[in-house]
Amino acid sequence: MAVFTPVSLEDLGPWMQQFPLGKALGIKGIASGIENSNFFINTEAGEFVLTIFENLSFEQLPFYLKLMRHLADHGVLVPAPIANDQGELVVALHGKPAAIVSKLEGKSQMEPQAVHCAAVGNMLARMHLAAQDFSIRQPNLRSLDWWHLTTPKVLPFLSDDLQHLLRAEVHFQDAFDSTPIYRALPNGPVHADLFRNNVMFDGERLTGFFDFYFAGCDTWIFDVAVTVNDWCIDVATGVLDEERALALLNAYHAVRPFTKEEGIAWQPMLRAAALRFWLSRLYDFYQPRDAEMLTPHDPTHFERILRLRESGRVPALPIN
Ligand SMILES: Nc1ncnc2c1ncn2[C@@H]1O[C@H](COP(=O)(O)OP(=O)(O)O)[C@@H](O)[C@H]1O
Ligand SMILES: N[C@@H](CCOP(=O)(O)O)C(=O)O
Repeated sequence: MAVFTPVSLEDLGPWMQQFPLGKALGIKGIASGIENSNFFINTEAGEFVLTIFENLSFEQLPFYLKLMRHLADHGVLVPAPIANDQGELVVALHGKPAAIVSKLEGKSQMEPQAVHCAAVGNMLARMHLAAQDFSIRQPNLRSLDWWHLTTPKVLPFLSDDLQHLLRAEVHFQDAFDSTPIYRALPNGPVHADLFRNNVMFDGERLTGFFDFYFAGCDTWIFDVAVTVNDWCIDVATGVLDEERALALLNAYHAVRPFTKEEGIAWQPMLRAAALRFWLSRLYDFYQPRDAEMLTPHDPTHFERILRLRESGRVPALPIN
């Protein structure tokens, strides 16, 4: 991720005294990612990740951090948030909300094989089930309402053809959202951004999901669609790779069987998942924020995926 709010070791020293991690020994900004300011911090208790939240408020953050804690307590592999001496998980740093979480082992698998996709499908289903009884409810903040708010902000920058594609897809999703099929979809807290760069692997062993800061309550099948649209494609073209898609879907289904309604919603949700990231990438592209380090994401990648999911054949869900 980019560093929007710089933090020095001198800033960190006094602030860290409230955490049970000993002295801060080093801090290093992390250049990947686009939403928050992230740092690896080295302390007397080991290595951790410090995040300064650039868009989320003190009121919104307990949902994400307590969700991570809840998932960790239920055996889902995620970073553990560290509480300060007052038991708080979110504490101000440079006037913004900040949190420290444990550092996961391993690295992201950017060229996944079927075995990695199966591990992700299995853990994703376990995550959905484990989050069912999480008591805080917060909607997915990048869902239909956000699409409606954001579309007019990017339309002026787009060609006629792209304007048409965007308007038509939002219209399609509006219509689908009001169907009985949509209303019957199982839902709960979802990750909503489970891309390859938000999962760690040590070889073929999945060591954790992270970056829960787009999580919210939404349909489980939307979460599966977001995941498949990133893990199970040929990255250059966006075409779905059937072997990897089936590995992920079968592993998910073995833990939490898909419903008949999800089978019907599958293609519309693959489209919704493509629209969601096309729109956010367009917004970030045309309305960039200041950052010390910033790696912009390419909107055309998701424009291509959206067109493919609208017109192409997609592997059916394994429904019993
Ligand atoms: N808990 C963690 N353990 C290990 N590495 C992490 C952890 N959290 C973040 N990172 C590293 O920081 C990078 C950026 O984090 P990310 O949460 O994706 O940023 P952003 O919120 O801006 O999208 C990740 O790609 C990963 O390398
Ligand atoms: N995954 C999204 C952007 C969010 O960035 P992340 O680093 O938090 O995953 C995209 O690829 O557009």
